Amino acid sequence: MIIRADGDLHVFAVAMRNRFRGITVREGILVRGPAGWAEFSPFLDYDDATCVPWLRAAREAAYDVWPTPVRDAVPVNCTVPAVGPEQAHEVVCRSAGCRTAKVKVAEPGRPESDDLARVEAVRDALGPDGRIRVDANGGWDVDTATRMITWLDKAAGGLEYAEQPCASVEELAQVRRRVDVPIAADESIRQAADPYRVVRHEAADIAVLKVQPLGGVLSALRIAEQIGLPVVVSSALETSIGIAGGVALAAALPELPYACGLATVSMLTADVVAHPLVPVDGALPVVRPEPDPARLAAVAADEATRQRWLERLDRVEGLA
Ligand SMILES: O=C(O)CCC(=O)C1=CC=C[C@@H](O)[C@@H]1C(=O)O
Ligand SMILES: [Mg+2]
Repeated sequence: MIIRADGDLHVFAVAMRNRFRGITVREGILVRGPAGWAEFSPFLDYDDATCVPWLRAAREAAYDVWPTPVRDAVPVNCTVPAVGPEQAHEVVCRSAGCRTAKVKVAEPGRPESDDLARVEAVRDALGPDGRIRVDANGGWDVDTATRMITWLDKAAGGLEYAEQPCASVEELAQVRRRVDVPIAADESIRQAADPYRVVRHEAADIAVLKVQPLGGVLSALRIAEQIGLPVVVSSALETSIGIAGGVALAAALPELPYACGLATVSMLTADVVAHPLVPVDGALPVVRPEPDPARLAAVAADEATRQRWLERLDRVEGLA
């Protein structure tokens, strides 16, 4: 199935408000299929084989039916990039009622004191009853993770969980045995050949699931059903078109005990729909917005970028 056959295809390029895990511009393809609009936006550093599940997710959005929602709103966290304490404070205060904050930590080249100050600022902004989770993106070794999680737990006045403190499943399992804070697995699921390895190794308390890297809403839902852990649905920093897939997954889960990491549209400097999927009172509505032609035109990539993405799509379609 060739994704561009049935509909319009747009290549977009949008600057991020803040650098986030080394990313300053988000690029990708938006395409309309018979079932609706789809987003294909694997990160630029991914090789073609890694992009295959991302393409499956886009094909699903374009051609298939998403599962029936069991709720009409999805509670979300605000996402605090590795910024200074003043800016971290501001992100939380402008988060439209989010009572949970996810704070990026372990940014390469930054001192540990930055992470502690950021988390303290987030607690100050949230007040005592908000929840704080941290995400290290696998940036620590076991000893550093053990120490930092203990310190951050103190600085936060209690952490909800620590996401992907170390890179490997074995390390996650060791850290999990050493600290009291629950451990969430993200890269250990979305970049793994076997997403259930974390469970066999007793390496995580929570599964973070993302629709594009896991091959679509239905395949992520299958993992959620089989993994036996509470699930947090998180974004891959998409426009509102891609975020709608995450919302569809979160809306279909029988249980949703944690706020989801889907409030990331505001991290982009522009979106493609008239009513972006941004939180109201800390939750996203369960809707599937369509692009607005003027907004699509405003974020159109230049010709060289467009060609690069069409070639990438061709190559990935050749593999899928
Ligand atoms: O979970 C969130 O609050 C927002 C999404 C988010 O943090 C991420 C999206 C995409 C890439 C990742 O580096 C990052 C993550 O690691 O969870
Ligand atoms: Mg993560």
